[in-house]
Amino acid sequence: MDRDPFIEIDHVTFGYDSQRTILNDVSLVFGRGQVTSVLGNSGCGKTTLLRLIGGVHAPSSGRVVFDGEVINTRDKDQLYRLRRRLGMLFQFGALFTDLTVFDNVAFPLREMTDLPEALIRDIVLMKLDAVGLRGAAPLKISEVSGGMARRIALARAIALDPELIMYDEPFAGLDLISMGVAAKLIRTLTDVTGATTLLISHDVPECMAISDWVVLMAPGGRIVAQGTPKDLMDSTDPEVRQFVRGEPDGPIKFHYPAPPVAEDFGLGGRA
Ligand SMILES: Nc1ncnc2c1ncn2[C@@H]1O[C@H](COP(=O)(O)OP(=O)(O)OP(=O)(O)O)[C@@H](O)[C@H]1O
Repeated sequence: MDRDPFIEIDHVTFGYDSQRTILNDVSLVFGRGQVTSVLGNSGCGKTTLLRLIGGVHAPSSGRVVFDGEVINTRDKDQLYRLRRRLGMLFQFGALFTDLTVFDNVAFPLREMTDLPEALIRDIVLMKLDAVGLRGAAPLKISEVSGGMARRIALARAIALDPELIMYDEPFAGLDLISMGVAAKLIRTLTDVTGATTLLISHDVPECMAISDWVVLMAPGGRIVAQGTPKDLMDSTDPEVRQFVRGEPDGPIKFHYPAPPVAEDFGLGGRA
Protein backbone atom coordinates (compact mmCIF):
# COMPACT_ATOMS: atom_id res chain seq x y z
CA MET A 1 0.00 0.00 0.00
CA ASP A 2 1.21 3.53 -0.88
CA ARG A 3 1.95 5.45 2.27
CA ASP A 4 3.14 9.03 1.99
CA PRO A 5 4.54 9.78 5.47
CA PHE A 6 2.82 12.57 7.40
CA ILE A 7 4.33 11.57 10.73
CA GLU A 8 7.60 9.69 11.01
CA ILE A 9 8.85 8.10 14.20
CA ASP A 10 12.49 7.50 13.44
CA HIS A 11 14.46 5.27 15.85
CA VAL A 12 12.82 6.89 18.85
CA THR A 13 13.82 5.94 22.37
CA PHE A 14 12.07 7.50 25.37
CA GLY A 15 11.57 6.99 29.10
CA TYR A 16 9.89 9.27 31.66
CA ASP A 17 12.96 8.71 33.82
CA SER A 18 16.33 7.11 33.32
CA GLN A 19 15.25 3.95 35.20
CA ARG A 20 12.80 2.67 32.65
CA THR A 21 12.66 2.86 28.86
CA ILE A 22 9.07 3.04 27.62
CA LEU A 23 9.79 3.17 23.90
CA ASN A 24 12.95 1.48 22.71
CA ASP A 25 14.20 2.33 19.22
CA VAL A 26 10.75 2.60 17.66
CA SER A 27 10.35 3.41 13.97
CA LEU A 28 6.92 3.94 12.43
CA VAL A 29 5.27 5.92 9.67
CA PHE A 30 1.76 7.36 9.72
CA GLY A 31 0.52 7.81 6.16
CA ARG A 32 -0.94 11.10 4.98
CA GLY A 33 -4.74 11.06 4.76
CA GLN A 34 -4.93 7.57 6.21
CA VAL A 35 -6.43 6.12 9.36
CA THR A 36 -3.71 4.28 11.29
CA SER A 37 -4.57 2.40 14.47
CA VAL A 38 -2.02 1.49 17.10
CA LEU A 39 -3.20 -1.50 19.08
CA GLY A 40 -1.49 -2.94 22.09
CA ASN A 41 -2.00 -4.01 25.65
CA SER A 42 -2.30 -1.55 28.48
CA GLY A 43 0.95 0.17 29.38
CA CYS A 44 2.90 -0.63 26.22
CA GLY A 45 3.44 3.05 25.47
CA LYS A 46 0.68 4.05 23.06
CA THR A 47 -0.30 7.27 24.82
CA THR A 48 3.37 8.07 25.27
CA LEU A 49 3.76 7.85 21.50
CA LEU A 50 0.95 10.39 21.03
CA ARG A 51 2.59 12.71 23.55
CA LEU A 52 5.85 12.61 21.60
CA ILE A 53 4.01 13.48 18.39
CA GLY A 54 2.23 16.32 20.21
CA GLY A 55 5.61 17.63 21.35
CA VAL A 56 4.72 17.16 25.02
CA HIS A 57 7.95 15.23 25.56
CA ALA A 58 11.16 14.98 23.57
CA PRO A 59 12.66 11.60 22.68
CA SER A 60 15.97 10.85 24.39
CA SER A 61 17.22 9.74 20.99
CA GLY A 62 15.76 9.57 17.51
CA ARG A 63 13.47 11.98 15.70
CA VAL A 64 9.77 12.70 15.47
CA VAL A 65 9.00 14.28 12.10
CA PHE A 66 5.75 16.17 11.48
CA ASP A 67 5.06 16.68 7.77
CA GLY A 68 8.76 16.88 7.01
CA GLU A 69 9.67 19.03 10.03
CA VAL A 70 11.62 17.55 12.93
CA ILE A 71 9.80 18.44 16.16
CA ASN A 72 12.01 20.36 18.53
CA THR A 73 10.29 20.65 21.91
CA ARG A 74 12.48 23.62 22.84
CA ASP A 75 11.22 25.64 19.89
CA LYS A 76 8.02 27.13 21.32
CA ASP A 77 7.08 28.93 18.10
CA GLN A 78 7.34 25.73 16.13
CA LEU A 79 5.31 23.78 18.70
CA TYR A 80 2.59 26.42 18.67
CA ARG A 81 2.49 26.35 14.88
CA LEU A 82 2.43 22.56 14.65
CA ARG A 83 -0.17 22.16 17.40
CA ARG A 84 -2.53 24.41 15.47
CA ARG A 85 -2.45 21.77 12.77
CA LEU A 86 -3.31 19.05 15.27
CA GLY A 87 -6.65 18.02 16.72
CA MET A 88 -6.34 15.82 19.74
CA LEU A 89 -9.13 13.87 21.28
CA PHE A 90 -8.19 12.44 24.64
CA GLN A 91 -9.86 9.62 26.45
CA PHE A 92 -13.17 11.06 27.71
CA GLY A 93 -12.24 14.40 26.06
CA ALA A 94 -13.05 16.94 28.73
CA LEU A 95 -15.91 19.23 27.78
CA PHE A 96 -16.96 22.29 29.76
CA THR A 97 -20.05 20.97 31.52
CA ASP A 98 -21.49 24.39 32.36
CA LEU A 99 -21.35 25.54 28.73
CA THR A 100 -23.71 24.62 25.90
CA VAL A 101 -22.80 22.19 23.16
CA PHE A 102 -22.46 25.18 20.81
CA ASP A 103 -20.10 27.09 23.10
CA ASN A 104 -17.92 24.02 23.62
CA VAL A 105 -17.33 23.65 19.89
CA ALA A 106 -16.93 27.43 19.48
CA PHE A 107 -14.31 27.53 22.24
CA PRO A 108 -11.17 26.78 20.16
CA LEU A 109 -12.36 29.11 17.40
CA ARG A 110 -12.86 31.97 19.86
CA GLU A 111 -9.55 31.23 21.62
CA MET A 112 -7.35 30.68 18.60
CA THR A 113 -8.78 32.88 15.84
CA ASP A 114 -10.12 36.40 15.32
CA LEU A 115 -13.00 35.21 13.20
CA PRO A 116 -16.21 37.25 13.48
CA GLU A 117 -18.96 35.66 15.58
CA ALA A 118 -21.24 35.17 12.54
CA LEU A 119 -18.61 33.04 10.84
CA ILE A 120 -17.87 31.13 14.05
CA ARG A 121 -21.58 30.32 14.24
CA ASP A 122 -21.56 28.85 10.74
CA ILE A 123 -18.42 26.80 11.38
CA VAL A 124 -19.75 25.45 14.68
CA LEU A 125 -23.05 24.42 13.12
CA MET A 126 -21.21 22.82 10.22
CA LYS A 127 -18.97 20.79 12.56
CA LEU A 128 -21.94 19.77 14.69
CA ASP A 129 -23.77 18.76 11.54
CA ALA A 130 -20.82 16.58 10.55
CA VAL A 131 -21.24 14.59 13.78
CA GLY A 132 -25.04 14.56 13.48
CA LEU A 133 -25.65 16.90 16.40
CA ARG A 134 -26.55 20.27 14.89
CA GLY A 135 -29.92 20.03 16.62
CA ALA A 136 -28.23 19.62 20.01
CA ALA A 137 -26.38 22.98 19.80
CA PRO A 138 -28.40 24.74 22.54
CA LEU A 139 -28.21 21.86 25.06
CA LYS A 140 -26.02 21.94 28.13
CA ILE A 141 -23.32 19.26 28.29
CA SER A 142 -24.97 17.94 31.46
CA GLU A 143 -28.07 17.16 29.35
CA VAL A 144 -26.37 14.95 26.73
CA SER A 145 -25.50 11.24 26.80
CA GLY A 146 -21.97 9.84 26.99
CA GLY A 147 -22.01 8.86 23.32
CA MET A 148 -23.20 12.33 22.32
CA ALA A 149 -20.53 13.93 24.48
CA ARG A 150 -17.93 11.93 22.58
CA ARG A 151 -19.25 13.25 19.27
CA ILE A 152 -19.31 16.80 20.59
CA ALA A 153 -15.67 16.44 21.64
CA LEU A 154 -14.97 15.24 18.13
CA ALA A 155 -16.73 18.27 16.61
CA ARG A 156 -14.57 20.45 18.86
CA ALA A 157 -11.40 18.61 17.84
CA ILE A 158 -12.11 19.31 14.16
CA ALA A 159 -13.23 22.92 14.69
CA LEU A 160 -9.94 24.34 13.44
CA ASP A 161 -9.68 21.93 10.47
CA PRO A 162 -6.65 20.00 11.75
CA GLU A 163 -4.43 18.14 9.32
CA LEU A 164 -3.67 15.51 11.95
CA ILE A 165 -6.23 14.12 14.36
CA MET A 166 -5.12 11.89 17.21
CA TYR A 167 -7.65 9.85 19.14
CA ASP A 168 -6.77 8.29 22.47
CA GLU A 169 -9.22 5.45 23.19
CA PRO A 170 -12.18 6.98 21.35
CA PHE A 171 -14.37 3.93 21.98
CA ALA A 172 -13.70 3.46 25.70
CA GLY A 173 -16.90 3.17 27.69
CA LEU A 174 -19.23 3.27 24.69
CA ASP A 175 -21.95 0.71 24.06
CA LEU A 176 -21.67 -1.31 20.85
CA ILE A 177 -23.98 0.89 18.79
CA SER A 178 -22.32 4.15 19.87
CA MET A 179 -18.98 2.49 19.21
CA GLY A 180 -20.01 1.62 15.66
CA VAL A 181 -21.27 5.17 15.14
CA ALA A 182 -18.05 6.68 16.50
CA ALA A 183 -15.89 4.42 14.35
CA LYS A 184 -17.82 5.20 11.18
CA LEU A 185 -17.65 8.89 12.01
CA ILE A 186 -13.87 8.79 12.40
CA ARG A 187 -13.58 7.15 8.99
CA THR A 188 -15.99 9.59 7.33
CA LEU A 189 -14.31 12.64 8.82
CA THR A 190 -10.93 11.40 7.63
CA ASP A 191 -12.25 10.91 4.12
CA VAL A 192 -14.10 14.22 3.99
CA THR A 193 -11.36 16.39 5.51
CA GLY A 194 -8.33 14.52 4.13
CA ALA A 195 -6.81 14.67 7.63
CA THR A 196 -4.27 12.12 8.75
CA THR A 197 -5.79 10.09 11.56
CA LEU A 198 -4.04 8.27 14.33
CA LEU A 199 -5.99 6.14 16.68
CA ILE A 200 -4.98 4.22 19.76
CA SER A 201 -7.39 1.72 21.12
CA HIS A 202 -8.04 -1.70 22.60
CA ASP A 203 -11.08 -2.29 20.43
CA VAL A 204 -9.75 -4.54 17.71
CA PRO A 205 -12.88 -5.02 15.54
CA GLU A 206 -13.60 -1.27 15.34
CA CYS A 207 -10.01 -0.47 14.42
CA MET A 208 -9.90 -3.23 11.84
CA ALA A 209 -13.11 -1.97 10.28
CA ILE A 210 -12.00 1.62 9.71
CA SER A 211 -8.19 1.60 9.41
CA ASP A 212 -5.98 1.68 6.36
CA TRP A 213 -3.02 0.54 8.42
CA VAL A 214 -2.75 -1.20 11.78
CA VAL A 215 0.25 -1.37 14.08
CA LEU A 216 0.43 -3.93 16.84
CA MET A 217 2.65 -2.79 19.68
CA ALA A 218 4.06 -4.69 22.67
CA PRO A 219 5.84 -3.44 25.81
CA GLY A 220 8.92 -1.33 25.12
CA GLY A 221 7.24 -0.10 21.96
CA ARG A 222 8.22 -3.31 20.19
CA ILE A 223 6.35 -3.50 16.89
CA VAL A 224 4.95 -7.02 16.76
CA ALA A 225 3.38 -6.55 13.35
CA GLN A 226 1.97 -3.91 11.05
CA GLY A 227 0.04 -3.92 7.82
CA THR A 228 -3.43 -3.56 6.40
CA PRO A 229 -6.25 -4.93 8.56
CA LYS A 230 -6.43 -7.89 6.20
CA ASP A 231 -2.69 -8.59 6.58
CA LEU A 232 -3.12 -8.74 10.35
CA MET A 233 -6.32 -10.75 10.30
CA ASP A 234 -4.71 -13.28 7.96
CA SER A 235 -1.46 -13.47 9.95
CA THR A 236 -0.36 -16.90 11.12
CA ASP A 237 1.99 -15.45 13.77
CA PRO A 238 0.68 -16.76 17.12
CA GLU A 239 1.22 -13.43 18.90
CA VAL A 240 -0.73 -11.52 16.24
CA ARG A 241 -3.47 -14.14 16.15
CA GLN A 242 -3.86 -14.05 19.90
CA PHE A 243 -4.21 -10.31 19.85
CA VAL A 244 -6.50 -9.77 16.90
CA ARG A 245 -8.75 -12.67 17.81
CA GLY A 246 -8.73 -11.96 21.54
CA GLU A 247 -7.69 -15.52 22.37
CA PRO A 248 -6.91 -15.93 26.09
CA ASP A 249 -4.03 -18.38 25.58
CA GLY A 250 -0.97 -17.59 23.56
CA PRO A 251 2.40 -15.90 23.79
CA ILE A 252 0.94 -12.76 25.45
CA LYS A 253 0.74 -13.58 29.13
CA PHE A 254 -2.21 -12.74 31.37
CA HIS A 255 -0.02 -12.15 34.42
CA TYR A 256 2.24 -9.16 34.87
CA PRO A 257 5.69 -10.55 35.81
CA ALA A 258 5.65 -11.41 39.53
CA PRO A 259 7.53 -13.57 42.02
CA PRO A 260 6.12 -17.09 42.49
CA VAL A 261 2.77 -17.15 44.34
CA ALA A 262 4.22 -19.24 47.19
CA GLU A 263 6.91 -16.66 47.78
CA ASP A 264 4.47 -13.72 47.85
CA PHE A 265 2.12 -15.48 50.28
CA GLY A 266 4.90 -16.67 52.56
CA LEU A 267 4.24 -20.34 51.81
CA GLY A 268 7.80 -21.09 50.81
CA GLY A 269 8.99 -23.02 53.90
CA ARG A 270 5.91 -25.11 54.65
CA ALA A 271 6.25 -27.94 52.22
N1 LIG B 1 3.78 10.93 33.10
C1 LIG B 1 4.32 9.73 33.34
N2 LIG B 1 5.37 9.61 34.19
C2 LIG B 1 5.94 8.39 34.44
N3 LIG B 1 5.52 7.24 33.87
C3 LIG B 1 4.48 7.30 33.02
C4 LIG B 1 3.83 8.54 32.72
N4 LIG B 1 2.84 8.29 31.82
C5 LIG B 1 2.88 6.96 31.60
N5 LIG B 1 3.87 6.37 32.29
C6 LIG B 1 4.23 4.94 32.25
O1 LIG B 1 4.62 4.63 30.93
C7 LIG B 1 4.14 3.35 30.54
C8 LIG B 1 3.39 3.50 29.22
O2 LIG B 1 2.23 4.26 29.44
P1 LIG B 1 1.22 4.69 28.29
O3 LIG B 1 0.14 5.49 28.92
O4 LIG B 1 1.97 5.28 27.18
O5 LIG B 1 0.68 3.25 27.84
P2 LIG B 1 -0.58 2.88 26.98
O6 LIG B 1 -0.13 1.82 26.05
O7 LIG B 1 -1.19 4.09 26.40
O8 LIG B 1 -1.54 2.25 28.07
P3 LIG B 1 -3.14 2.28 28.15
O9 LIG B 1 -3.62 1.47 26.99
O10 LIG B 1 -3.40 1.60 29.47
O11 LIG B 1 -3.57 3.71 28.11
C9 LIG B 1 3.29 2.84 31.68
O12 LIG B 1 4.04 1.90 32.40
C10 LIG B 1 3.02 4.05 32.54
O13 LIG B 1 2.97 3.69 33.89
